[in-house]
Amino acid sequence: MMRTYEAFFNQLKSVGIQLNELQKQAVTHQGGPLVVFAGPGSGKTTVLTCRASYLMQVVQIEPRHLLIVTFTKAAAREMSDRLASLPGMDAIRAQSARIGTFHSVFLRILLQVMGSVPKLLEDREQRQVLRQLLLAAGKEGSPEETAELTAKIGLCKNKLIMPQQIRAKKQENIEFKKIFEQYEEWKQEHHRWDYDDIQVACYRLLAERPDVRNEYAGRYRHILVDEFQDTNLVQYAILKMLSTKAELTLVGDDDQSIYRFRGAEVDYLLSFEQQHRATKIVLATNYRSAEPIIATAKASINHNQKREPKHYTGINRSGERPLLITPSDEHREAVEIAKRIDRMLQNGDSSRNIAVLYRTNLQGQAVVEQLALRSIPFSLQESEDQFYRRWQVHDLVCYFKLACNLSDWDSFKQIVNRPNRFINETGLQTWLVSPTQNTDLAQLSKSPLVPRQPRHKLQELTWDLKKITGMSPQEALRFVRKKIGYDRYLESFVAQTGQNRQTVFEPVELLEQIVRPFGSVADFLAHVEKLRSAIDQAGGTDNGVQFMTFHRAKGLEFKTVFLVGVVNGIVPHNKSLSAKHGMEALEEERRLFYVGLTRAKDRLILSAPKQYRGEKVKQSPFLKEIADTIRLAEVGP
Ligand SMILES: Nc1ncnc2c1ncn2[C@@H]1O[C@H](COP(=O)(O)OP(=O)(O)OP(=O)(O)O)[C@@H](O)[C@H]1O
Repeated sequence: MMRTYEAFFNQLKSVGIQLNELQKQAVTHQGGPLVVFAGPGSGKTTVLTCRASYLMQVVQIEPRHLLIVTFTKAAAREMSDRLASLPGMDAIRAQSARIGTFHSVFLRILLQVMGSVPKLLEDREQRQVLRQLLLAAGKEGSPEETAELTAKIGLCKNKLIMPQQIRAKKQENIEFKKIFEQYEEWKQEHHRWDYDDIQVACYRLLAERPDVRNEYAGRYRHILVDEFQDTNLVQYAILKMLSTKAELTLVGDDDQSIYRFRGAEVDYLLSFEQQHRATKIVLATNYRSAEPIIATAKASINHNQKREPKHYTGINRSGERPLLITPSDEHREAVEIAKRIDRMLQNGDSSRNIAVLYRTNLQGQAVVEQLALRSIPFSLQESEDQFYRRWQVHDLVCYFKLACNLSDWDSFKQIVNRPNRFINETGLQTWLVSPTQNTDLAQLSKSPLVPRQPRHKLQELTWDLKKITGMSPQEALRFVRKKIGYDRYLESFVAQTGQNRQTVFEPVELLEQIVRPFGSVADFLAHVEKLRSAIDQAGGTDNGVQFMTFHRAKGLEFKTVFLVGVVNGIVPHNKSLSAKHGMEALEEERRLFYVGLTRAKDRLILSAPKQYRGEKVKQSPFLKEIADTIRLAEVGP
C-alpha cells in the first residue's frame, strides 16, 4: 500500500523510531548519489534500513529493484530482520529485496549467468595447497609463512593484481610471483576457486561481457551499501558497473575503517562526494552511548592524525565513567569479570546484552572458562578457533588424559615424541598392533617386543605420568613443561620453523592460568569435557554473553562491554606494528580500539592485567591517551 511521507514517519514514530531531521533527509533523499558520513552510533545503519522501507513504501520501488550490501552475513540477517519489523513491512517483502554481502551478491550473479562455479576451497584447504607449494619451493611452509602468503595473495586479488601483472625485480617478489602463478594453475587444474576468486570472476564477467553488464546495471534502481569505509578496489569497481543506472546510497565512517590490511580503501568514502557530485549528509548525534563513553571514545580517536574531523554529540544520557580494572594476571581478570557479569545477571540484566571483546582470538578464553564454571550462558563467534584445538593445548591435555588412563593410545601417540624420545613411529605401530597383550603403557614399557632404548624411554614416561596423577593440574603442567621437557620441544619447534616464540608459547601460558582453579587433573579434564559440549551448543547462536574480537564487533552494540587484555603488545598488536607502515599501522590499531569502545551503550569496563601470558606487561599506550576520561578500580591480587 502506498504511504505518504507523513504517514511513513508517523508510523515509524508510533513504534518508537523518531528520526532527526538529518536522518529524515537521508531516508528520503532523491535525485543522485548520496553519502552519509558519520561517527559511531549515529544511526547510519538505521537510516539505511528506514530508507529501504521508505523506497518500497513511499517511492514504490519494487523490492527486487533494491540491493542492500552489508559487511557480514550476520549483518545481512540483522538488516533483513530489522527491515521486516518496520511498520508496513513484512518478512516476504523484506526478503524480496536483495540483501547480502558483496561476496554473496557477486556469487549470485555468477551462478545466474554461468549456472555453476568451481567448488570453493575452504580456508584450511587453501592453506594446505599453499603450504605444499611453499615446501616444493624449498621453503619451510610454517603456519606463519603460509598465513602470510595467503594474506598477500588475497590482498593482490582484492586490488585486482594477478601474477602476470606483477613486475618483480627483488628476489622475494620473484618468488612470490612464481608461487602465486603455481597456485592459480593448481586451482585451474583442480577446478577449484578460493573465496576471493568470486570477486575477481564477477569483475571479469561484468567487465568483459557488455550484455551481462547492461542486464545487471538495469536490474537495480537503488543500491545501498553499509560500512562503505571498508570497501576494496574490486568491490568498488563492480559496484560502479552495477550502479550506472541505479542510485547509490553509501554510509560509512573513516574512523571505523579496520580492514585496510585486506585492501580496504577508505579514500573511496572520502572522495565519493566530489567524484560523483553526490549529496553528503553528516549525522551528528550519537544515540548509542552514555556521555562518558562518548568522551572516552573521542579522547582516543582524536590521537589519529589521518582522519576527517567530525563533530558529534550524545543525547545527554548520563552514565558512569568507563572503568579500568588492573588485575594481577589474566586468571584474576577472568574471575573478576565473571563475578561482575554474575552480579549483573542477578540484577536482572540479560546475558546477551553483555559482550566481552578483545584484540586477538584467544583472549576471551579465560573468561569463557569462568562463565562455564558458573553455568552462565555464552556465545562464541570464532568457534573455528577454539582454544582446545590449538595443537599445544591438545598435546598437554593428552598428557593429562594419558596420566589418568595409561591405555589411552590416541593420547599416547600424540605426545610420544613431544619432546623427542626418538621412538620410531613404524616400530610403535608394530608394538601397538596387539593391544590385548599391551593393555596399557606400563605393560608396553616392559614388553620384550620393544627394543631396550625406547623401552627405557617409555618406562621413564610411565613413571613421570604416575607422578602427575597426584599433582594439582598447575603442578602437573609445570612438570610436563619443565621436567618432562615439553618446553624444550616448543623451543626446538620455534628454532626449526622460525615461528614467533610468543605465538607458539601463548596458548600454553594461557593454559597455566586456566588450570589454576582445579584441584586435580581429573577435575580439570571433566571441566574440559563440559566446556566442549557447552561450546558446541553455543556455537553460532547469539544467546548468552557474547564473545568476539574487535573486528567482529563492528556494527554491533551492547548494553555492557568488557574490553579484556588491554595491554601493551596486544592493543596495539605487536605483529601489526612490525608491518611496514609504522604510523598507518598504529592508527589502524587505534581505530580498532575505537570500534571496541564505541560498542558500549551504558557500561564500559576495560581490563589491563599486570601480568599477561606469564610475563609482566605494561598497560596499553592507548589507555594513557584516555586516562583523563576513565576511573580506576584496583582489585586484589
Ligand atoms: N533518531 C533516533 N532516535 C533514537 N535512537 C536512534 C535514532 N537513530 C538511531 N538510533 C539508535 O542508535 C543506535 C545506533 O544506531 P546504528 O546502529 O544505526 O548506528 P551506526 O551509525 O550504524 O553505528 P556504528 O557505525 O557504530 O555501527 C541504535 O540502537 C539505534 O536504534
